[in-house]
Amino acid sequence: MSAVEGTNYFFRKAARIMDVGTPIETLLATPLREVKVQVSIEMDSGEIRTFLGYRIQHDNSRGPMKGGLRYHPMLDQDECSSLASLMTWKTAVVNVPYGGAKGGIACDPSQLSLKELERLTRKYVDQVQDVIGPTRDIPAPDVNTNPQVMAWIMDQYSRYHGHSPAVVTGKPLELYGSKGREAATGRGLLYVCREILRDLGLPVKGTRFALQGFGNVGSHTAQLLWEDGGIVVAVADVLGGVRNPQGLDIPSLFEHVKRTGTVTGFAGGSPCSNDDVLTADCEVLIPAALGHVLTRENAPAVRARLIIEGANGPTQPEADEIFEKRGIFVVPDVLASAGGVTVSYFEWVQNLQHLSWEEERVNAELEKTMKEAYERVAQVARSRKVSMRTAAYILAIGRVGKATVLRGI
Ligand SMILES: NC(=O)C1=CN([C@@H]2O[C@H](COP(=O)(O)OP(=O)(O)OC[C@H]3O[C@@H](n4cnc5c(N)ncnc54)[C@H](OP(=O)(O)O)[C@@H]3O)[C@@H](O)[C@H]2O)C=CC1
Ligand SMILES: O=C(O)CCC(=O)C(=O)O
Repeated sequence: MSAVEGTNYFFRKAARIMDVGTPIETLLATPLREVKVQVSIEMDSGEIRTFLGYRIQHDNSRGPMKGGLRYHPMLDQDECSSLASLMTWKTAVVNVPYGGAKGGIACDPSQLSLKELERLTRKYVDQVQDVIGPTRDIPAPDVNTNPQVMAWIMDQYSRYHGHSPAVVTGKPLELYGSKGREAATGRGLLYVCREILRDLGLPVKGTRFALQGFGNVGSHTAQLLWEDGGIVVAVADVLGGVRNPQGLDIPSLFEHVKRTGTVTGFAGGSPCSNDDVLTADCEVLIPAALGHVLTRENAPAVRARLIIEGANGPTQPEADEIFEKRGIFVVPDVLASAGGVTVSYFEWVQNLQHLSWEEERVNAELEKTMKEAYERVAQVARSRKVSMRTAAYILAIGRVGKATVLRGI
């Protein structure tokens, strides 16, 4: 099953419960625009290399399209299309006034110098600047992109269109970024985690967590859970993992990662593989790396009671069915990982108004948004007797579908 078929499987399951009908179902599943561009640059060596760039714009019925940019060797049109549609449903679940998009460049940034990365980013913007914009489509960070990349995007876009901080979010604080954006996805996940654990009768304090991914989402989530008294028993990055059934000391792990660039080799735990983390003995599993990692093959071995999806699309449909049968709760990506786009929305609002919010305000508004979204999804799940994932899609399809029909087709 392709990535987009996987996302559409979840979408269609909900759409059929809602009985939206084939014409609207097809309309909502079909991306508005798929852009694939040549991104050719001169390498430091003088060699010319050509990369492929993508921007898939899925839906704009509720507002400008929104979603991150990923730099990864395995990125392709199918993956971007799946991620773009997830953004449509995610922005609708948290009710921020956006549609969905996603994009990036198929490249391995670890093999590029900083100057090459800058040239690549600027060239990508040259190629897509006429389809993005503060009222059209607003990129943001995703895997292997960061505030520096967002700063280059802002600068390059502004060369064409005049000073435009609101064209991109996740920027550095010195360049109109929002306080709280860096940690926002992890913080949003924490707020949702507190809600569901309360409903399951478990406090965060003393609960055992395993996380796959220790980048923006995974590392902030681990830190915040640790601050809440959670016991992080295993983490992994692309090179491998580390586990400690007594709990990893997260501040020391951060020191280690700062020194070595990886969680592997951390003396406060024993080594494990990055897949071992998915089946670690814990109450809560948080995939926070790439998609499609929970499969028909490993789902029966998952030991967690609860899976909170920090990554986009970590659970394949067959694994999702297995978790449902096994009574393992899954808090879906479109809810659990929505903290990032929520604070991106706050950043965009601040940029449009030329002002800056204090971090306390950002975090308080984020908490309110995440709690409301959780409550709405939980209500639909209870009343329709469906999983949290199907409930989230029902909520989102209702909002996107109504906006589409009201605007006129
Ligand atoms: N950034 C954001 O605001 C949001 C991100 N997401 C999603 O969260 C996920 C992570 O994104 P983000 O944290 O931004 O990305 P980062 O690039 O900051 O971090 C990705 C992390 O995943 C690790 N990783 C990559 N491949 C594997 C693997 N095979 N096994 C274990 N770990 C692996 C990386 O390891 P290494 O560092 O060693 O390469 C790194 O620790 C993605 O699915 C993304 O779409 C969702 C919502 C918002
Ligand atoms: O912050 C944003 O606009 C998008 C974040 C993102 O790409 C995601 O939620 O997957």
